[in-house]
Amino acid sequence: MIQVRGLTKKYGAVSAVDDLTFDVQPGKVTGFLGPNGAGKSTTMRMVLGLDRPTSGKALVSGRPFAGLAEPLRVAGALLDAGATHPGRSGRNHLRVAARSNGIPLSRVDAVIDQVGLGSAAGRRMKGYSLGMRQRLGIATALLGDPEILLFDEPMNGLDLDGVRWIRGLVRDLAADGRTVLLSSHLMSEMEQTADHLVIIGRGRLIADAPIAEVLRGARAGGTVRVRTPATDDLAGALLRRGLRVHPAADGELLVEGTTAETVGDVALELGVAVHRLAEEQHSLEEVYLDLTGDSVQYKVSPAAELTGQGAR
Ligand SMILES: Nc1ncnc2c1ncn2[C@@H]1O[C@H](COP(=O)(O)OP(=O)(O)OP(=O)(O)O)[C@@H](O)[C@H]1O
Repeated sequence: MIQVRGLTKKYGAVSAVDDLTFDVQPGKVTGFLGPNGAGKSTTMRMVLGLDRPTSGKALVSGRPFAGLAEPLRVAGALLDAGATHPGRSGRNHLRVAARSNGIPLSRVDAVIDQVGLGSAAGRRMKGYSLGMRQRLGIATALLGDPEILLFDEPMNGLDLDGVRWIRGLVRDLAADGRTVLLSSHLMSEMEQTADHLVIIGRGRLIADAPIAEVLRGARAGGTVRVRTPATDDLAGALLRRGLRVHPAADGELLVEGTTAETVGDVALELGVAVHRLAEEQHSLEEVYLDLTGDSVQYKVSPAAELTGQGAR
């Protein structure tokens, strides 16, 4: 388990991380989301003892990471896949990491197999593709067979096969009972991979809940689609309730800011038949944009967006 308590990091006047408190539970994939500059990497670095908090604390398995005797056996991380010794082979890189952390060398070939690095393990890292570097970074994180894993944007730049492989790997690690914290800007991937979400914006906590709850919370004030032979009558009754109603192109009605129960009750009171009644599913992308809209730091101005001049 990872415990973050009142964690704060200031760089001069900038609060990169601002009084964050949350737990990352074992046996689940916890997605760590937030706009660019929200403080995700800084939080992960503090959890791993690479940055010192201005105040508050982060504990891994109940202890500060910096105080652990054999840290790689407790927590493994992929933060930045850039190779440090490009002239070294992947296998040698793993051997050095194993030796300096008291990990048996037999683990080196085990993790090379686990990440599918294969014969590339004997080649110099400077010839590695981005996908190979990511696999090697993940192999390093897995080397000490740790209970806790932190992956910062592991899917960045990977092709579809690589993305699917990472999805399977993190799901398996969580199914094994490990604690997995995963940051990614790929919302559709996160929707398929995470069990729980921690969402931050400008260093502060926005949401900490199971993914189903985050999506359901958004749906409570969502849009309902209804098909009835008495379109005008039902639309009139819903409007009289103060609800916003729009006709959909297929002749159905879209009712905003309500639930299927309310629309069904109005139809029942009116005595009209309902042939279809469904709450529109919101994607994680929509919910995320809604939740973080106020904390985006680098926004395209509306004028720039219209003319296609905005920075991406
Ligand atoms: N070493 C540093 N010195 C000064 N400011 C920093 C430093 N590291 C991070 N920051 C600032 O702290 C804030 C949080 O940055 P961080 O990299 O943690 O965000 P992030 O959520 O990981 O962003 P991204 O999604 O873009 O990777 C940003 O405003 C960033 O400019």
